[in-house]
Amino acid sequence: MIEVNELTKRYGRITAVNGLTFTVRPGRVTGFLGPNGAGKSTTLRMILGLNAPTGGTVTVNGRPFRDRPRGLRHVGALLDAGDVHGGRTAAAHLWVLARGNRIPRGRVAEVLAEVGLSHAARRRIGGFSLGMRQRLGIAAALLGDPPVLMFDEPLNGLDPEGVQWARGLLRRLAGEGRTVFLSSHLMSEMEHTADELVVIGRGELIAAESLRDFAARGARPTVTVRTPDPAALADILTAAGAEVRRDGDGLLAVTGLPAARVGELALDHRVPLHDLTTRTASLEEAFMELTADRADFRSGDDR
Ligand SMILES: Nc1ncnc2c1ncn2[C@@H]1O[C@H](COP(=O)(O)OP(=O)(O)OP(=O)(O)O)[C@@H](O)[C@H]1O
Repeated sequence: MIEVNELTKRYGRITAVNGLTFTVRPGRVTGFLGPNGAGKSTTLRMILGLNAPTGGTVTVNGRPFRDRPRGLRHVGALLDAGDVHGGRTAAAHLWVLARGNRIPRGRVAEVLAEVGLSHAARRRIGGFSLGMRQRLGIAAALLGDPPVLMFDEPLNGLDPEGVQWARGLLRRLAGEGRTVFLSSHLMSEMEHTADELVVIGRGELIAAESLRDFAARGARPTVTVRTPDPAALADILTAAGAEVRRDGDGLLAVTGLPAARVGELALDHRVPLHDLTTRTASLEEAFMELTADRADFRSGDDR
């Protein structure tokens, strides 16, 4: 279990993480989601004891991670796939890590096979593609067979087959009862991967709940209706308690009433309908809506 309590990190005048509190539980894949610059990497680094918090605490299975000798047996992490010695071979890179953490040398071949890199074991990392580096980083995280795994943007640079593979792996690791925590700035990456979500924006917690609850909260269905008399229908629906937005060309976007009720009201008032559709916002839209005022970088923003 990862327990983050009132965690804060300031860099001079910049507050990267502001009073974050959440828990990551074992047996599930937890997605750590937020727009660029939200503070995800900074939080992951504090969990690993690589950055000192300005305030608050974080423990992994009850203890600060820094206090653990042979750390790779407790937490496996992939933070930056580029942060490797390019002149080393994949196998040599893993041997060095294994030796430093008293992990049997035999694990190196096992984890290379696990990530599909056996054929590249004796190749220099400098010649690896981004996807291969990601796989190597995942292999390093798995080396100590740890109960807690953390990955910063692990799907970055993987091709569609690689993404499928990584998803399957993450799910399997959680299925084995491990704590699996991975960051992303894309909801679409989490949609088919995570069970739980921790969503942050500008260093602050926006949501910590199951993916299902998050989806239900953000996605109010919208009924789209087309009519030759939009003004009349808008008045009727507003009077019935709906929120109505006129989208031009006879189109109304209606929230707060189900499609059946919209159709019945139109019939009662003899307003013809040419189209009636229900649309549920995608998870991506729910995420965008929730983080809209807490994204650091937005198109058209001239700050
Ligand atoms: N060493 C540092 N010195 C100064 N500011 C920093 C430092 N590290 C991070 N920051 C700032 O802290 C904020 C959070 O950055 P962080 O990298 O944690 O965000 P992120 O959510 O991981 O973003 P991304 O999705 O773009 O990787 C940003 O405003 C960033 O500029």
